Amino acid sequence: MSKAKSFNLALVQLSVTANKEINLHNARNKVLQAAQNGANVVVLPECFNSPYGTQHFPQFAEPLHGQSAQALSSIARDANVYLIGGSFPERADDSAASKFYNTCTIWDPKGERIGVHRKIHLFDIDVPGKIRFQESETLSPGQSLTHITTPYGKIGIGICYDIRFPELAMIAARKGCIAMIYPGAFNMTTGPLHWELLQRARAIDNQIYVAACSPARDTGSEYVAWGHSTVVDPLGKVIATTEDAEDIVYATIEVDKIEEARRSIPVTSQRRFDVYRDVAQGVEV
Ligand SMILES: NC(=O)CCC(=O)C(=O)O
Repeated sequence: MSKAKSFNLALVQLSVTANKEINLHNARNKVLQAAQNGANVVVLPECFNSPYGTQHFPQFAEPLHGQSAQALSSIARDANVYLIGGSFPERADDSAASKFYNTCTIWDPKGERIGVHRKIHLFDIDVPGKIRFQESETLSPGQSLTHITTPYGKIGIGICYDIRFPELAMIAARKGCIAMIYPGAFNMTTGPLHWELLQRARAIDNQIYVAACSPARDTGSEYVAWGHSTVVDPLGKVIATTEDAEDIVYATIEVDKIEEARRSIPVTSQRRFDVYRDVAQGVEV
């Protein structure tokens, strides 16, 4: 934590179409624009290169070294930023029996890949009369936590539904991460109910920054994203957000604010691990 320094974060709330080439081109332009406006770390949304739907995942899936990964590498290099590359459907191998994952790749300003996060918790929900979605129809879950190291400090990564599981953020904070960043795509049912609330909860619980980056809303698509990409500070205050249209959300991440929050409301040091166990030790409670 002591090595961390302030930086400018940008969330690209991208319009995602059914055309991969257009999505990659648009992502490139928007990341370059964010960099020109001073961003050091730029985030793309969940499924930034493909429509969000189980039937689309196998068709759009690519290996970790495929077209979209190569595009992200060159975008990060050309923009000279750390790029949290949203997610894309990943094909694990060339076999007919290949598994597919919902995968976030993270790139440094030289275009080197510095992290891979496969969505751990698949979005399988059924809210009667509202929304049924079963990512597990075509995807497999990731098996590991992801914490990337940058000159600004360590950052934890989750993808969308992962935010509902507080353990990820708590473990990240306990391991010294200054922020949790979630490429995500909530919907018109759970978005208004929980999108901001979950981000604020994760931030307050752990006294870290939390950001979530959505695709722009497209009311003509089968899955309509909520939008509202947002950054929350360690006291749980929304410091930057937007509505549902394509946009870039900017925020300065002031690492001192973490220590300030922890000094004022010292829950971090008041934890009673003598009464309950430390989830950061990976102990089953
Ligand atoms: N793409 C997702 O994981 C959606 C998660 C979501 O909408 C939720 O309510 O959770």
